[in-house]
Amino acid sequence: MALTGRIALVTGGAQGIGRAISEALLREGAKVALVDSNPEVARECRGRLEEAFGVGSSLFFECDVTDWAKLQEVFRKTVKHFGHLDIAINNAGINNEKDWQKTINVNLTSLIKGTYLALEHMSRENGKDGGVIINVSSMAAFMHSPHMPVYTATKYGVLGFTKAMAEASAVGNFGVRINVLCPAYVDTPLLQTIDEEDKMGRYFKYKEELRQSMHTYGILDPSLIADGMMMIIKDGSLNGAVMKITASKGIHFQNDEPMSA
Ligand SMILES: NC(=O)C1=CN([C@@H]2O[C@H](COP(=O)(O)OP(=O)(O)OC[C@H]3O[C@@H](n4cnc5c(N)ncnc54)[C@H](O)[C@@H]3O)[C@@H](O)[C@H]2O)C=CC1
Ligand SMILES: CC/C=C\C[C@H](O)/C=C/C=C\C=C\C=C\C(=O)[C@@H](O)C/C=C\CCC(=O)O
Repeated sequence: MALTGRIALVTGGAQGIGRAISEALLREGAKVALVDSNPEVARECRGRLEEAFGVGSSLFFECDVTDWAKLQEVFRKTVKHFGHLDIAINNAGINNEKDWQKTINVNLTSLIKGTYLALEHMSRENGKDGGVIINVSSMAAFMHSPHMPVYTATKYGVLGFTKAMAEASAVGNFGVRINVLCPAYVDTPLLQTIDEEDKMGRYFKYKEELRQSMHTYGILDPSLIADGMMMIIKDGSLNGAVMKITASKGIHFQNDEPMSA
């Protein structure tokens, strides 16, 4: 998929991985709707992006993805403003083992809703022209840890949901490629939550073990994750792909064992 004139929507787009992919998309000539619940982060990001890519290249929506009505409005306004939607990246995510139900609501429930909204605006089922969806899971879905059990559960859920939706899209001829991205540790403010007892809850006592795990496996730059997302966006053959990004192996894919009776 060439990106000039393509329209992308990125949740959690104002910081970290979401900002890295938003900048990469803008550099390639796409237009981006950035959805984020943090107005301060979004304001700083907006200033930088408009300075670099011009006013009008991006839209900013202050929206908590758990607010269903607002999320619906954001998708609707994006399509109304730009005319269509080609790329949806469900990236927003948190680590909060204390308010673990919020973690489920942001990382999994709202990602499911974001996937369905993207299909509403892209699927041939609805007379649209197709597109690509990238859902962000984590290597936590392959290397579970005692430090973040609910976060880990949400990322397992994202993995399974996305693989199943990719099959549904193929069977239903949606014309929408649906893929999942599983980064290892990435150098973003999310990692700072290991030092926050109000986020780690009862697992705060394990923080040194978690820090050691980050040291063992390495911490990636967000730009590498954006590179992986770009590969998925540009490779029209990818549907149901599980992209892993680690310090040890870089960008690579999970090869599922063929299912046998
Ligand atoms: N940083 C890491 O080590 C890894 C992160 N991930 C995943 O990547 C995704 C992005 O994470 P990072 O960029 O690292 O985090 P981050 O905390 O740096 O950025 C997340 C962005 O999402 C926004 N956000 C959070 N909750 C939101 C909500 N309810 N509604 C709208 N926006 C919301 C935040 O305001 C922030 O701008 C998450 O799904 C995370 O689980 C996956 C693997 C590794
Ligand atoms: C506070 C939040 C912190 C991190 C969020 C992040 O989503 C969690 C990551 C959890 C685990 C990361 C594991 C990294 C593993 C590697 O880098 C691999 O090199 C390990 C080797 C093989 C894994 C097996 C496989 O590739 O299937």
